[in-house]
Amino acid sequence: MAVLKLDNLSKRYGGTTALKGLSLQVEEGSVYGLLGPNGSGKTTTLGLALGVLRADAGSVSWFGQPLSGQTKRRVGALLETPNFFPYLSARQNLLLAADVKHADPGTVATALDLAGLTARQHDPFRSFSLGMKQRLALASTLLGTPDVLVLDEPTNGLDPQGIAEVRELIQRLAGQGKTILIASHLLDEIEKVCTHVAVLQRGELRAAGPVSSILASSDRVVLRVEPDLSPASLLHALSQLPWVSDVRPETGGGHSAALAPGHSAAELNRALFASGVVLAGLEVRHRSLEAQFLELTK
Ligand SMILES: Nc1ncnc2c1ncn2[C@@H]1O[C@H](COP(=O)(O)OP(=O)(O)OP(=O)(O)O)[C@@H](O)[C@H]1O
Repeated sequence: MAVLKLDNLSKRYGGTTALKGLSLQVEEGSVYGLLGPNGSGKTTTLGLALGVLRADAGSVSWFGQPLSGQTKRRVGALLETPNFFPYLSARQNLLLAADVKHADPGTVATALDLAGLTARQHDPFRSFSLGMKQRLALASTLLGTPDVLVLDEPTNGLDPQGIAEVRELIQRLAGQGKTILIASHLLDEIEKVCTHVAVLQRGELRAAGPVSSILASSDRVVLRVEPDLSPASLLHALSQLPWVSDVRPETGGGHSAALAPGHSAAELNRALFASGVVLAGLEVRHRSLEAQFLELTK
């Protein structure tokens, strides 16, 4: 079931186009990453999804319905750092937050527990580490037991310890079946915590799908046949292999192709040989995740 559906969303701020015809769908139980460099439209997308901003065109639906007070209650959001009171305890701060949100105060204890803060609940907020402060911010999104969490750059400004704590918490929440939408400019973060990703660049969607297929560290191979042979038989043989894609001529001669994860260059060599194509050269190019991300957003 689609928890969130964005259909052809566009948004301009004066002369700046922040989002151009963005469509995407977040399925129940997924951890969906919105990945893109600064200014690519991630925060705008979250703002439109949550109804904090108004779209110039397009539509948003949650649980198959337009955004309403009722659908909003099923979504916990962390768009900017909440203002907690430094001298109040974690628990007192969450009780206040529950009051402001009209959320059941009975959900405070569970939120503290999920965030791993039960043992420190009576300590003042000011005594917390950066990671604990952010975990408390995440706990406040859990008040009222929403089905979905929307988080904008949840590890921004944290030290490495805090980053690790917050990522672990996000994974724990995902393990509990929450659907989570996260905006981040960190490839590493998306790769570590997300099941799905949409790559945004200058307000446009560049790619979307399961992290394993969009950001898979798949290899490319460069293939050469003897110069006096036509590449037609090679191209034909490649087209017959479902695990080979994106065949392109190389500037230095020969062709390159992408191998689906789990398939090797040796396997390709054998398959081509079996179909009568003898290679004069076969070279593997390992592509890093960064290289793929840069390629997507270049
Ligand atoms: N209130 C605003 N007024 C004018 N321009 C804006 C406003 N908010 C965002 N923009 C512009 O819209 C574009 C998209 O911004 P947005 O904040 O959605 O991107 P982002 O990917 O979340 O980046 P960042 O991580 O830096 O927040 C940028 O060019 C930004 O400068």
